Amino acid sequence: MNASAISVSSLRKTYREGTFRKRKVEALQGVTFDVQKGEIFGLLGPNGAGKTTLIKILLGIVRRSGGDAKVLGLTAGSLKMRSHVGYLPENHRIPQHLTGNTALEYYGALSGLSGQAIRQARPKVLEQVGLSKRAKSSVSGYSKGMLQRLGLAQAMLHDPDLIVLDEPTDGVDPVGRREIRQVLHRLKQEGKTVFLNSHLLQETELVSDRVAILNRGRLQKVATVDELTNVETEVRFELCARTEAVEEAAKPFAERIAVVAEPSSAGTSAKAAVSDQADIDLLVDAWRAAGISIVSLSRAKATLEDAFIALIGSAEKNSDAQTSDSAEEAVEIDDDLFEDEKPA
Ligand SMILES: Nc1ncnc2c1ncn2[C@@H]1O[C@H](COP(=O)(O)OP(=O)(O)OP(=O)(O)O)[C@@H](O)[C@H]1O
Repeated sequence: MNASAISVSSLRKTYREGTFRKRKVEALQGVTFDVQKGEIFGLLGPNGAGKTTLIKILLGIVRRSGGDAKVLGLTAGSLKMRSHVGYLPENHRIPQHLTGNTALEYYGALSGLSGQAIRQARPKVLEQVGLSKRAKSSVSGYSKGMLQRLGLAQAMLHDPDLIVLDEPTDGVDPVGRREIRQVLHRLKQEGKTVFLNSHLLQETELVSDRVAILNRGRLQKVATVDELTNVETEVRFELCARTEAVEEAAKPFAERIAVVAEPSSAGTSAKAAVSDQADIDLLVDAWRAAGISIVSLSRAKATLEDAFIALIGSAEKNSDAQTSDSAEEAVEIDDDLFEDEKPA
């Protein structure tokens, strides 16, 4: 049994534009990564990075030019695959004359569910997204956050194993965003996989187990949020001691940890460039052994946004050498896209 919910390998997409479709846009240039079952996975990247193209290939809306893409072990985009995947598109619009209940009937019917199946599944998904009490109200009175949660409910109606969300919290206020995060955490607890495309880095940081960062069609990094944000950071200490005593006690670790100390109202303020918790423990032990009281300690952790900007910034510096005039000719793949739907 394949443990990957999504598996893309050397995935390429070349769009052709202009007169005689001569101009090539290399939207994806050999992207490889896996999403494990049961994780919340964020796809990040600046405008034009290739995120939408990747999602469209996974859902079978756009054909890949090369490489491979599997979803739940099935060929990406195949009918069989789609029955196991829920999708909330960006900027989806729910017709204003519908209620929560009738909207689910409408979308459920569009995706081929029977009336009975919809009526059976509806109470559970409305409960999951916290809209049970508003099920009979017209969506015209829903907030943006409620509309997004109803969108999530339609994506969950057929009890999919994987839910793909395109900018689910875009335009939603902080309260609504928190409610959406809670729904995503609940889905994870139920063992579902969530694949999230969002340009809201703070949101992605709060909800994702791992992220992939795309830039100009290339994968820059796949890592856990902790791995990306636990970079060397600064810790500030307020210490009840003379500055010379603070410096003296930290001296044995000078090669490993840079400490800058100066007098303050408490006695001494010290800034230390640490790599990990062990560095902090060393300093705390040394100062305590020297009889120095630690009044406060605060750690400045990098945010996902810091990590993202650092990664994209360094990629941009190297990118001029890699222009889009690749000599390699991308080949449109038509025949094997829906291979797992062919009769055995
Ligand atoms: N149908 C198309 N025809 C030609 N070029 C396209 C087409 N769709 C996307 N592109 C180009 O492919 C590249 C990747 O676009 P894509 O929409 O996948 O990026 P994105 O990361 O989703 O960007 P955004 O965050 O702005 O939505 C861009 O250069 C874009 O202009």
